[in-house]
Amino acid sequence: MKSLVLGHDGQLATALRRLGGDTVIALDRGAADLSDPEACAALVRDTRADAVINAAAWTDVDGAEADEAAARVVNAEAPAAMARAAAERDLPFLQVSTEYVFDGSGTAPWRPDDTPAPLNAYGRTKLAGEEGVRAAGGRHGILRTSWVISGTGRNFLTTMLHMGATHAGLRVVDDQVGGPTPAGGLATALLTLARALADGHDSGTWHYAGTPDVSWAQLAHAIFGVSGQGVRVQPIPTEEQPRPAPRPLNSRLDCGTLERDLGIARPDWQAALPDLVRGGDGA
Ligand SMILES: NC(=O)C1=CN([C@@H]2O[C@H](COP(=O)(O)OP(=O)(O)OC[C@H]3O[C@@H](n4cnc5c(N)ncnc54)[C@H](OP(=O)(O)O)[C@@H]3O)[C@@H](O)[C@H]2O)C=CC1
Ligand SMILES: Cc1cn([C@H]2C[C@H](O)[C@@H](COP(=O)(O)OP(=O)(O)O[C@H]3O[C@@H](C)C(=O)[C@@H](O)[C@H]3O)O2)c(=O)[nH]c1=O
Repeated sequence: MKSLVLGHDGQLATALRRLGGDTVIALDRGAADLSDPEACAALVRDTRADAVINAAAWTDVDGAEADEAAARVVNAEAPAAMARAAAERDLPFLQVSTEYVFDGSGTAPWRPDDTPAPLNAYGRTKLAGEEGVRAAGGRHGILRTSWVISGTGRNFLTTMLHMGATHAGLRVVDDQVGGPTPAGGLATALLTLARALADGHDSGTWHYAGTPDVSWAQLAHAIFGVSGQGVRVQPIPTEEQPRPAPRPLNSRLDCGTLERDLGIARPDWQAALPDLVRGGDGA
């Protein structure tokens, strides 16, 4: 089975290419620019692949605050147009979404049927993307994930390793809690979900995140434990790290339905950490 993947060099697309090998046809921004939804839909209409996985997105959370309209084209209008094209061809369409669609209240892990209420522009555009994919009416899977990390690309883990090279200590927020998710595990889950949808599994929305849930400060501490950089992590509250976009405090995802429906368990990010720190994708 072949999958058309939107995205090429992001964390997830890179892992999909590595794990999928020649079953994955990955398109970079030059080949498929999500700022042009109709051009992307035409590529889906013409594909010879058996499923479409959208691994590209506007992921600059603070940048989306400054230009929500442009982020909305990429994160909402393009996935909706591609999902409509996939529906015309009866191809499964997989969209990756985020726990930032929730408002982060309470401490209970968010379930797929909980009511979204995004706090920031990125979350609003990603939620609109989910709604557009569902409204397209074709076979689809929406997989919400959180805190994606990989040994390459731009993410919290590579940022910590980079900053750790020049800082003896770092101040890191300790009151936002979530499940760090190795990109390789996410790619494996998506390929499994694509196969299941192609084989007739019902459409749906599922959650997939690494275990155990921790704060960003705890994650940073674990990274430096493995890297051996000896960086001191000072835990701080969110208000001491002001950013343009508000972040949810509770990013925990309840991933039970994915395990029950498809046998896909949460990945253990601590076990994956040595591979991630060495530059791998954790799968
Ligand atoms: N990163 C995270 O922590 C989380 C990510 N997600 C979701 O997971 C998915 C994968 O994200 P991830 O791999 O981590 O993200 P990355 O930031 O690593 O990669 C994003 C990719 O999207 C591409 N892209 C951005 N804008 C466009 C555009 N206009 N046209 C074509 N391609 C574009 C980028 O291309 P280029 O290389 O050219 O810049 C980049 O390759 C996304 O849907 C994201 O919303 C969900 C939860 C957490
Ligand atoms: C670099 C740094 C970050 N932080 C904090 C800021 C923030 O609250 C947290 C993580 O920083 P980031 O910039 O990686 O966070 P952010 O870009 O908000 O990460 C999010 O990305 C999008 C795409 C998602 O979908 C989410 O699941 C989530 O992973 O760590 C510190 O406290 N100290 C530091 O030195």
